[in-house]
Amino acid sequence: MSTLTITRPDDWHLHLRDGAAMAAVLPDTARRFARAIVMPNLRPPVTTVEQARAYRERILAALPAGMSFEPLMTLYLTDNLLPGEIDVAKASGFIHAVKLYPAGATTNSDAGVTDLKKCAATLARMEALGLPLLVHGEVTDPAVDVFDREAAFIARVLVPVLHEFPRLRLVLEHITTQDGIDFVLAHGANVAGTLTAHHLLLNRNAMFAGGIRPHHYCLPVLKRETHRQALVAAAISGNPKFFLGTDSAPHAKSAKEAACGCAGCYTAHAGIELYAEAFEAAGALDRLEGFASHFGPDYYGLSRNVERVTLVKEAWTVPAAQSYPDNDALVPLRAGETVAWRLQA
Ligand SMILES: NC(=O)N[C@@H](CC(=O)O)C(=O)O
Ligand SMILES: [Zn+2]
Ligand SMILES: [Zn+2]
Repeated sequence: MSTLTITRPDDWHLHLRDGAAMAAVLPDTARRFARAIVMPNLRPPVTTVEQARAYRERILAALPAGMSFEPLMTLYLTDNLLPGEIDVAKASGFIHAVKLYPAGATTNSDAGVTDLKKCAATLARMEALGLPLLVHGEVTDPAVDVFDREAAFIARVLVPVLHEFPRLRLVLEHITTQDGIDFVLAHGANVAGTLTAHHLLLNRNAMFAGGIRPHHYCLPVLKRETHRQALVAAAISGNPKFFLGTDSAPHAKSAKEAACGCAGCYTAHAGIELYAEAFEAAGALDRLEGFASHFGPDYYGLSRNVERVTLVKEAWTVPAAQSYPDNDALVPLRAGETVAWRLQA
């Protein structure tokens, strides 16, 4: 039986939600990852350092006894986030980035930015202090085809922003296209990108396999096979500009299996195992450790984890559903099917 031992990984893009939902999903992440960048798209969003401090404390309080996990907090960028809050955030020591959601682009993004020009003074402060901007990179213009929204956002927003703020630290989150990869490669070491396991493993056919598959619907939406191959090539390239961010995004089963279903795939239950599958399929298991455990902390200026974890090549069946609050359920990616690698206890 083959095994793979690597430095304990971190997740650089994670949705933990809040309250009972958070308590339901947090152990899946904490079992695998030492740290995670926690997304601020709660209702209401986490827009102040004080709100982030309270959210961080709720996460730590929800952690089961005996588990260690460090939540790395983020602030939600709005048109009204003042430059002074960036100074407070940087000084806090627990806020590691600011998240840009174009208003209306994705789940809980209503309070997001309507026009990035309104944030110029705040972005200037982030550039000066080296606090990264994490980006959901999709235009919301309904005239743009849903499959072209990442490329359009890069051209319309990101390239101009980096022209104005060339040293801004910027992470294009959950890259789904060759255009996204090219954008990261075309800029300096201040620009990086995260890749999800589901975008490495699935192309858009997975949303329509034998019928409509709401559990494969996320944003940015899955793209065609040529784009998936570009993401895999970047992930296994050994280029430290690309690192792991699951974008595990839990939604209740009833909210996914609906006439207007929510966007988001839940992957924390197999958060490192799914990446092992993708890297193995590409013949590059030896590149997993850099991607999952080294390049993220290096980018964020944090130390690499010391502890190690072992993955075993042994298939296991993902449960059909996990428990979720309000007598609902959570349907994880691969529900009822197998994952080829498992984490050694
Ligand atoms: N990825 C998703 O499809 N959904 C995320 C939001 C996001 O990361 O865009 C969520 O919060 O549910
Ligand atoms: Zn997003
Ligand atoms: Zn996300």
